[in-house]
Amino acid sequence: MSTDRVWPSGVAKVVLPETDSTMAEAQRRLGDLAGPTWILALRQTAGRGRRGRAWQDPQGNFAATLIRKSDEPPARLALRSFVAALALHDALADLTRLPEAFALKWPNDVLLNGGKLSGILLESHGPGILSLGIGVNLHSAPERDPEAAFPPVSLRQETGLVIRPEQLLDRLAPAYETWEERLRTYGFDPIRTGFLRRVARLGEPLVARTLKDEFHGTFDGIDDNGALILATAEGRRAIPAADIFFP
Ligand SMILES: O=C(O)CCCC[C@@H]1SC[C@@H]2NC(=O)N[C@@H]21
Repeated sequence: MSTDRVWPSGVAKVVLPETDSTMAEAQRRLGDLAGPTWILALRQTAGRGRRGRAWQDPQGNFAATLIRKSDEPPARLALRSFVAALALHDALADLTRLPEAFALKWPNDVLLNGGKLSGILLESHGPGILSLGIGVNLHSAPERDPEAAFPPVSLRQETGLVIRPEQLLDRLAPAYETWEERLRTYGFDPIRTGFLRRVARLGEPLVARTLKDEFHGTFDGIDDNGALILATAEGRRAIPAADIFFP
């Protein structure tokens, strides 16, 4: 059984006790949605991560997908990755009152005390249709994937704080609309500025691993499309997609 509610912003929410993946759920419900909708699942049995990895989702953790339709081109839609990361950072900082404990890691992870607290996955389910999936280890961290750049951590284990998934969604959804409105009104500049204020290791050495290559350099910001700028021995290089490691 699902509960459907609509916030004053007009954004709807659906809460499910269990589903395979909120990304799959969003895709299945696409034809029925009247407008932007958050789908929150209290348990996922087949969560999806970036690059085809599985996302483990122990009970008590946050798993939700925001689905929106828009007439913007794909590169512009993809900037919502940063909108979502900023909104999540702000919602967590606000709920915990521990803003200094959180940092962003390019492109969109939230770190807590240096460990990976959350992951964000973007999928397009047709032209102009964007699903933004957000997973947060509120209650417990999954086992460490040996290939992962950062150890997973949970909010409860790191801070002792217990935050329920619905509580987080009720902060996250309005925070998302605030950053979305900034992007629509002023373009990417305030998003980039907000991101760089919260990001870890700006100006410090990084390793960026793409599917084919590994680049070493200094983290020098992000460009207009959100690509990572790395200052390398060969010059500045824009990297659109990579896994980031801190040496
Ligand atoms: O690999 C990552 O860092 C991204 C993980 C994204 C996980 C979330 S949980 C909610 C939504 N549903 C999924 O199946 N995946 C995303």
